[in-house]
Amino acid sequence: MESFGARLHRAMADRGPLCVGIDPHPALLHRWGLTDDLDGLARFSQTVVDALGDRVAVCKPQSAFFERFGSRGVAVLESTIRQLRDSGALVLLDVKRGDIGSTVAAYAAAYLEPSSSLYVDAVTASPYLGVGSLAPMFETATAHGGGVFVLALTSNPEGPSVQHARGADGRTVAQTVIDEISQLNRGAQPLGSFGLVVGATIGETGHDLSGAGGPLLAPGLGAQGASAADLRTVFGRDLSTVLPSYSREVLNAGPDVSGLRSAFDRVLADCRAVLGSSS
Ligand SMILES: O=c1ccn([C@@H]2O[C@H](COP(=O)(O)O)[C@@H](O)[C@H]2O)c(=O)[nH]1
Repeated sequence: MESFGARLHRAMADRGPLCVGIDPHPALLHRWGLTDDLDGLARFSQTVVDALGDRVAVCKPQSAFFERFGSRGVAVLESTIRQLRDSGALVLLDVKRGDIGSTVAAYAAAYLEPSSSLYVDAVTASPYLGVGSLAPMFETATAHGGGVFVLALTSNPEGPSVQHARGADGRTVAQTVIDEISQLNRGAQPLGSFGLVVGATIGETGHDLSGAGGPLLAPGLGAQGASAADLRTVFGRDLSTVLPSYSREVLNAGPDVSGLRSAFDRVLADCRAVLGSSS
């Protein structure tokens, strides 16, 4: 079975190094002239699939915006995931799950087992119960060609108070996460299946990402203030595996399909200018 890392590497080469989020904020539904209800949620998601499903390498639905409508919102998420996969985009579900290992096994079954209605190519996970507690996700992902993106240096201003804290060996919490994920990716070619989330907003922090071996998901671009040029500052020499992620910056251009596609083309060009067209 082809690994997630290999599939992602190909998708980024074929479609460009870009992830676009589906974040149906109430304000965006309003801006698009939609109602803040299930109907608005379904129309919003369908429009993004129609506009970008056949061209974006990775699409990242934000689970929270579907969950807020309860089980029927989750049903819209299920249908959106299916349509995205059918249109050839890899689906990274942003759910940031994490718990004790036996519970993580249930999350793994929910998102990374092909028999699940919420089955996706990859999920985001929180390592703050220890990276080792995520082992059931790593195992299930490996068994089925899936991926896991673990939070390391998040884009929000509150992140550093936890992530920059140092342990007894002098490493920061984030560096410990980075090093443990690097171990999991060791030897994987052309790209490991275990990614790290590193915000484009964080500036130069001195963390060593050179051995990560997997994709580096970079949110925080656009609406949170970072620009593609900031990727150089944050990632330095490690740009070749960076997967920039935009949500509102692209979604603000809707509901016209042509507007969404133009915004997609623009941010992809910005990213290519920094990352190089071969990445
Ligand atoms: O460190 C992180 C991790 C995840 N996110 C998520 O990405 C999108 C960002 O949306 P924008 O509209 O592009 O700001 C959102 O779903 C966050 O939950 C992040 O921002 N930072």
